[in-house]
Amino acid sequence: MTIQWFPGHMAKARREVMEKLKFVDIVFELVDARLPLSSRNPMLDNILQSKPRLVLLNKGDLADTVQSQKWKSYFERLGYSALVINAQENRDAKKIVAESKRVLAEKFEKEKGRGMKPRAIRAMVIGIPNVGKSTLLNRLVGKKIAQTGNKPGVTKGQQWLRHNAELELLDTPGILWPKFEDQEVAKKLALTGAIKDQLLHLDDLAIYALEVLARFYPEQLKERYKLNDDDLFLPYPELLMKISQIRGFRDDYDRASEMIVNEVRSGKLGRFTLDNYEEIGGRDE
Ligand SMILES: Nc1nc2c(ncn2[C@@H]2O[C@H](COP(=O)(O)OP(=O)(O)OP(=O)(O)O)[C@@H](O)[C@H]2O)c(=O)[nH]1
Repeated sequence: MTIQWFPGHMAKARREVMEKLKFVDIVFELVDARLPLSSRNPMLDNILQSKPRLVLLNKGDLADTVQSQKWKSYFERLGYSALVINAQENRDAKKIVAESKRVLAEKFEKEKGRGMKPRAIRAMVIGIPNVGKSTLLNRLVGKKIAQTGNKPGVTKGQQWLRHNAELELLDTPGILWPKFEDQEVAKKLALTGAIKDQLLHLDDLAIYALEVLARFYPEQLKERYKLNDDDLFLPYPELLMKISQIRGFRDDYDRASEMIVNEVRSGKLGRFTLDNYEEIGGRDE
């Protein structure tokens, strides 16, 4: 789904998330593990305030594993719980439930102390477009998909999906906008497929991909396009021309660019992380 974010839409999205927050114990903030900072919503801290949060670095299967661990620790240092996941995997759904229980243990203990009946944890999924919110919801709810009906005190029409006796989820995830006004961030979002292609030229994106890969993942780049060491020192437009020739596209650079971008997105160039922890990780700590 592609959303054009105008100020009115942003205000509406923000309002909708704030409305729903009242009904949940915990928020699952989904970020893309390949861009753990760039795929966050810039106003989320302000929106969520002190609501318990589990940061889920999704698409962990496509990201650089060493970088993912560093980013996980980064979020933990900020005071959140964090897990690197693949929303398509059942075992990760189990980890999410276990971690949510741990985060909320004290709250639930207190409720018990006040004589309240045991109940399921209530959660909602939040993230920017295409980060994997629906995939995670489907995975968590699985085949036993069941709408548990309205709860007392919940806005009319609010539906809950049941994972098991331990976890219930709001049926619609919160969709928030990314920080696309920053050009560098916009390129990263486009390269991972989070924002529309038309906003950026494919050749600019392909050159950006080559730049990042040559710098941080040179072996993966060499292997995929059968390049030699010297090729990596070529100016990037020339490297694009070279790859175009190697792939038999001659001087059809548009076609070569499209191929590179598609292959990067689908993981054919191997795992990579575009928000390099060493470069930008400490910025807001
Ligand atoms: N490799 C990989 N792909 C994933 C993962 N999670 C989701 N995807 C894919 O990412 C794409 C987007 O997933 P969705 O679940 O539709 O994302 P969404 O956040 O609900 O998207 P919007 O409806 O646009 O807000 C789909 O093609 C999914 O198959 C993951 O952990 N690993």
